[in-house]
Amino acid sequence: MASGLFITFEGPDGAGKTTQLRRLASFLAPRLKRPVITTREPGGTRIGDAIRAILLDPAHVELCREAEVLLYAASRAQHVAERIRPALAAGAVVLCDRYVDASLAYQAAGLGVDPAVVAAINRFATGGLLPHRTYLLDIDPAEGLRRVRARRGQGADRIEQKALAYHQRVREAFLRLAANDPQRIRVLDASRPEEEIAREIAADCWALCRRLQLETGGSKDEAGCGGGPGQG
Ligand SMILES: Nc1ncnc2c1ncn2[C@@H]1O[C@H](COP(=O)(O)OP(=O)(O)OP(=O)(O)O)[C@@H](O)[C@H]1O
Ligand SMILES: Cc1cn([C@H]2C[C@H](O)[C@@H](COP(=O)(O)O)O2)c(=O)[nH]c1=O
Repeated sequence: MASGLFITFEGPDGAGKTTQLRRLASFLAPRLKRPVITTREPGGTRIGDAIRAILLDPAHVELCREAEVLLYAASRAQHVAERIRPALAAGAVVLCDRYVDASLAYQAAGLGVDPAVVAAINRFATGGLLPHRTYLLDIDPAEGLRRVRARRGQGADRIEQKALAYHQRVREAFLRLAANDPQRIRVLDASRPEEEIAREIAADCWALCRRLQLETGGSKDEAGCGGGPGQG
């Protein structure tokens, strides 16, 4: 099926996902004979960006958790159909800021929605498309939120406003997901200097590209990693 490479970045708010995603894109783009696309969730499409505005608006205090799960999944469905699958089919490297793991951490563990329900809705939304590799930037949520506040210098969004205990549940859920899928999810201590983390991610990702022969323009089909992203 797809001949591209699908990589996601996850972690608590302010862990440094966007910073590391951009650094990896800058590392890969000049070295690979294929497009490197950066995108994010919720969002990544016109419809997804409209959904993002609904989800993150701090005024939307009445949003019920069922609607929240479905809105994140709706944004993802559009994103997968409109951008991610076509890019992978064309052989691109897709670097995505958050994906299904975020819904399992924030909506299932954070809000207490049945994880089996969140997983089923997301299988429907994505057609079971999973990343080849996920970089989990792990950080104490208090430190992550401090970074976000320092970066933004303005009010928090609807999710960032939630209690620290909620963000702690999210962090713990991410670590459990990584423990259950160590082949795909690589945990990085995000409290370290930006450059050190970037070097580790680049080395791991380059090894993956070489294994899949992406650096020579080819694309090797490997079980669960290469011929197409894993199908959950
Ligand atoms: N390793 C690091 N050490 C210290 N500060 C960092 C590090 N990485 C990123 N930052 C800074 O922390 C802030 C948040 O970084 P970034 O936007 O990359 O995080 P994020 O995880 O994408 O945030 P969000 O969850 O809001 O999307 C930025 O000001 C960034 O410069
Ligand atoms: C994809 C996804 C995201 N979230 C949360 C996580 C963040 O608080 C926001 C997105 O903002 P960011 O600055 O772009 O990280 O949404 C979520 O709760 N569930 C999800 O599936």
